[in-house]
Parts: sequence; structure tokens; C-alpha cells
Amino acid sequence: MPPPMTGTNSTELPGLTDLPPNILEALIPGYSIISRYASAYFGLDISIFVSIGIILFAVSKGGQYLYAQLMRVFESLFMSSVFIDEHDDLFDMVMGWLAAHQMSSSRNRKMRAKTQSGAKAGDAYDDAADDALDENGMFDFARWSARTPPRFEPYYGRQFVWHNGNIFWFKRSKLNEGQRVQVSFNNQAEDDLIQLDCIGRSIDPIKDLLRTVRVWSLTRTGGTTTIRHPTPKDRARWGGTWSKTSFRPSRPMDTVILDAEQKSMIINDMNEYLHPASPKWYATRGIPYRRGYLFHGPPGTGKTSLSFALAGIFGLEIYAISLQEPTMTEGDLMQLFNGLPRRCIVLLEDVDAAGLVRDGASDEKSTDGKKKRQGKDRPEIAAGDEAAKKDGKPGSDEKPKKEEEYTLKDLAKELKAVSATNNRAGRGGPNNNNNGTSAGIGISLSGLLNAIDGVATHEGRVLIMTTNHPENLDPALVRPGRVDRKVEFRLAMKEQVRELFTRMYAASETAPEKLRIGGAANGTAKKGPITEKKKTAEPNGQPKGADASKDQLSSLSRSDLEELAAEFAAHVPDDTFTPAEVQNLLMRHKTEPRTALAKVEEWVKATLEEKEKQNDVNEDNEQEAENRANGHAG
Ligand SMILES: Nc1ncnc2c1ncn2[C@@H]1O[C@H](COP(=O)(O)OP(=O)(O)OP(=O)(O)O)[C@@H](O)[C@H]1O
Repeated sequence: MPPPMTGTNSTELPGLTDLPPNILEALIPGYSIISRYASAYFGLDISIFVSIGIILFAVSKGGQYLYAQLMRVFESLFMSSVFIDEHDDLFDMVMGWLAAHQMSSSRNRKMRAKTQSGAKAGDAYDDAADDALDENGMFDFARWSARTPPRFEPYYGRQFVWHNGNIFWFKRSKLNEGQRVQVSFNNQAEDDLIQLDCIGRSIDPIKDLLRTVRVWSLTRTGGTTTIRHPTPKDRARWGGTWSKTSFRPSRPMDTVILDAEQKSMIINDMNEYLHPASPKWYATRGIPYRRGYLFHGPPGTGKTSLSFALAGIFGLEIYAISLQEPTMTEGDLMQLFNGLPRRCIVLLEDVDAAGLVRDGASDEKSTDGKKKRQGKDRPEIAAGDEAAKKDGKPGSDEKPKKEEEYTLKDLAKELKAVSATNNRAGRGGPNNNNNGTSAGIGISLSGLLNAIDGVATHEGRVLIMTTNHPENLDPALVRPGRVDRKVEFRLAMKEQVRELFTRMYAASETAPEKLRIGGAANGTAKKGPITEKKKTAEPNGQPKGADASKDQLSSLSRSDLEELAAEFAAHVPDDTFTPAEVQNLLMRHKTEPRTALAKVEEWVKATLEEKEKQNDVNEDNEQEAENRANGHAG
């Protein structure tokens, strides 16, 4: 039999906690039954507990609301804020700075741990190098990366930091759906926001803090070059935005072996251009403040290397665009150029292989604006051609043709260039699968010129275009104003070979000692668990070949090295091999200059034979392309 209803307790406990049961029933479904059972079996009136609970809840909520309101009023009256979006470079800088400061103070008990990857992990990897080799002296990446500590950064929520006697509140939160710039990719990309607050009615202290953070961050990344690429289409909501893709150690200029005159010409020219007084000089003369260079020459002669070395000495970031990217449209390209910072290097590699359409074919498909450009191009082509003729530059004897003048012969010529491009020795990379006809379908010549000339927003940039076939470039693309200086990269001469040799072995004290299998066992490696294991693995302590190669370097004086270099260079014919090819031979004998010298003659012979074979294949391909074109014509 159910217990009888006890009614209210109003007579027993009147007051604040005495809420009418019908209200309690409305708030807690089934309240009356629970209360009846509690009263019948335990003699307990739970309404008092429930009422107290509800009152405490209401008070706390009210308090919270009041606090939030007061804080809002306080913030609006007495605090200043700066917001930083995750897509801004400052976001990472602030995160890094906060992590470094909070970690050191060990005040923070909530951090987010992130596995370090790519170049960011480099420093940490160095510390783990001792444990990177297995018992046989073989490099083990899994072991190496397992030693890499994660990166810690502040978690969501509000924290405070002290800096220069000021207190700053830092709040990391997620952006609302409506505020997002990017769509999430594999759930990895999150759109976060940092809010930095300080007390006072001015954001000056925050500006100061951000200045400190920038300086801190730049000194930390000093000696590295940042490379950015267009954000992949599947990551960006719209095309034409830049992503920071990698860092690499700045390449010292003296590691690029190039004719000294050309090198100093380009450095001086760029230095003059980048001088803070230059923009005004250009402006007063009505000249657009832009500078363009064309680096041309066979693959593997140092065009990319020089671009990176220049970025290193001038502290510029590299913005690399591949015109062969099939999904890139002219609109994206324009957007990318418009999104450049005040000073940077824009690297357009292999502009010849981009399959830029020279005549109206693509422009018919283009928008009105581009058609206009096509009409405007003609005098420029002629002017550029004239200039090129005067310079005696390659390609100068090629007159621009009208659309109707294009014959199948021209098609054959273009196919030839394409097949030459595809057969370039030593080329690698994903774009190699693109043949020239399908490459760069999104970008026409006029589209590229539009982007390069663009609006004033990307003034200050340095444009470097590289090509293996300058003769295939349209004169409009390389006319003065778009290309101000040309640097020719040639196959290596004896002097260059000598320098490459000297550079390789003079720096040998920093060569990766342990890369030689068993190198640690001869006692030269740092002490560590692996060294011990290796000793057991090689009971007689005589790993194969290690001592022999070490001796070649330890007994090498500077004059010996120069002698060896001269002898080595004497065996390498001038103007035949690229610096990359010579470097490849030297790298096979990283610590053995004498072995490299002993092998050079054999290498020259074998490489020449290989080149001969490659040339035959290229010629066959060209012939085939020409036959095909003639067949069509017939
Ligand atoms: N002049 C040079 N001085 C020093 N190293 C060089 C030089 N030329 C090439 N190398 C070496 O050869 C490799 C390839 O060089 P790099 O990528 O700069 O050539 P590239 O001319 O840009 O080739 P591509 O036209 O294929 O892009 C690099 O490792 C570089 O160190």
C-alpha cells in the first residue's frame, strides 16, 4: 500500500526553503512520488534539501551573471583588448612566447601538448641524435622521433602573464562558425582566436608586448628562411591565400658557387632596391616599386639555391608559386600577388614549362579584362623584342607572331620544347607527371602578366623567375620592368669544380660522423647507450671502412685539400657537368676526398656515356613529335 500523502511542511518549516510542492513537481518530474516514499520509509522530508539546492543554484547562477556583467562593464571601461586570428603569423608567435614563459614559470597547470613535426622539430631532434642509431649503427627514424618532446602551448581559457610590470590576460577561444575563414581539414585545422587584454584605456602596453613577442620570435627563428606556398584548394574556402609551408636553415651565400661578378651584381642590385629610401625614389619618378630577375640555365646549376641564399641574406620570406598547378586559376594568381607582404621574394620556378599560351587561344576563353591585356601586349612584345635584340639575348631573333601566323610547325616547336622539358636530366617531383600541354591550363600569358603588373598592393616585392629554356619565353614576360636583370647559370667550369670540392671537404668537421656505419665504434662518437651497444656488436672494434675514411680527413691540411681540389678539377671537363652532378659524386664520398679523386675519371666517363644515351632518347622524342606534327599537317 502506498504511503499516504504527507502534504506540505509549511507548518513545520516555514520560510525561505519552503517551496510549494507543485513548483518542485514542475521542476523535478516525479518529485511527489520520491518525496512520499522518502517520508514514509525514512521519515525524511526531502523538500528542504531540494529547496536549499535550488536556492544555492539560483544564487550561484545569479552571482555568475552578475560577475560577468560587472566584468563586462569593467572591461569596457578600464580594459583594452587586441584580438589575433589563428591564420595570422602573430598567433604562432604569441603561442610560442606564452608557452616558453609559462613553461618556465611552471605556474600553468593546463597546457596543450602537440607532436612536433617538420622543420619545427629540428632543434629537438638534435638533442635526440645520440639515440638515433640502432645497435648496428643504422639510423632509425622511429627511435629518433620518439625522443622528440612534444611542444606545449596554452590551452583554451583565460590565463594571465606578467610582462614589464604589467599584467596581461590572455584568452584562447574557438572562433564562432560564422567567423571562420577556413574549413576544417581532417579535423586538424581549428580556427582559434587569441584575445589579449590589459588594464588601462590604451592598447599601447599590448602593442609593446607584441613587439617583444615578434623580436623574441624572430631571434629564435633567426637563420632560417620561411617558404610559403598557395593554400591547397581543399583547405581554403577560396583560392589565392598563402600558407606557411616550411622553414629551412638559411643558405649561406658562399655555398652557392657562381661567377663572382654575377653574384655581387645581383646582391648589390637587390640591396639597393630594398634600401628604405628606395620606395620614395621610385615614387618621385613614377616608376612602380618592383624588381624582377630571371635566372636561366640548365637544371641543377644553382638557380633555386641562389634564390634561397638571397632570401637568407636579406631576411626575406619566399613565396613560391608553381604555374603548373592545374587547379590554379588566373583569379587565384591575382589574389596571391595581391596578398603579398611589403617585402618578399616571389619565386616562379620553371616559367617556361608552365605551358603559358602565347596567342589568342586562351585569351578567347578569358574575361574581358584579359582580352584588353592581349591587345595591349603586342607593342610590349615588340618593345621587349627590340630590347632583347639589342642585348643580344637568346630568343631575341624570334619575332612575335600574330595568331593566324601560327602554323603546325610552331606546334611542333612547342612540342619539342615540352619533350625537352620532360626529359631534363635529374628532374624530380610531382609536377614531372604533367606534360607541358596539360600543365598550367588555368593560367595564360596575359593572366600571368596581369598578376605580375597587378595593383600597387604588392609593391616592394622581388620577383625571381627561373627557367631552363629562356628562348621559349615570350618577350613580353621578360621585358624590362618585369625582368630587370638576368643571371645566366652555366655548366660547371674547372674553377667552380675546384670550389665545390674545397667546400665539401673543408667543412668536413661538421659532416655527419655517425652516418658511416660503425663510425661510433672507433671511439669518435659521443658517448651514449648506442655507442655501448655498437661496441658489443663489433667485438674486435674494427668496423669496416670507418678508419680508412676518417684518416683521409684527419690527415688533410689546407694546402693538401687545395692540391687535391686542383687535381680533381683537372679531370672534369669544362662546361660539361652541372654543379649538382659534381656535388652528387662528392656526396658519395663525404669524408673521402682521396677516394673521390681516385674515382673521378671513371665517373666522368660513365656520366658522359649516360648523357649521350639521354641525348639520343631526347632526339628521338623530338623527332617523333615533329613527325607527328608534320603528319597532322599532311
Ligand atoms: N652553383 C652552385 N653552387 C653550389 N651548389 C649548387 C650549384 N648549382 C647546383 N648546386 C647544388 O645542386 C642542387 C640543385 O641545385 P638547384 O636546385 O639550385 O638547381 P636549379 O638550377 O635551381 O635546378 P632546376 O632548374 O632544376 O630548379 C643543390 O643541392 C645545390 O646545392
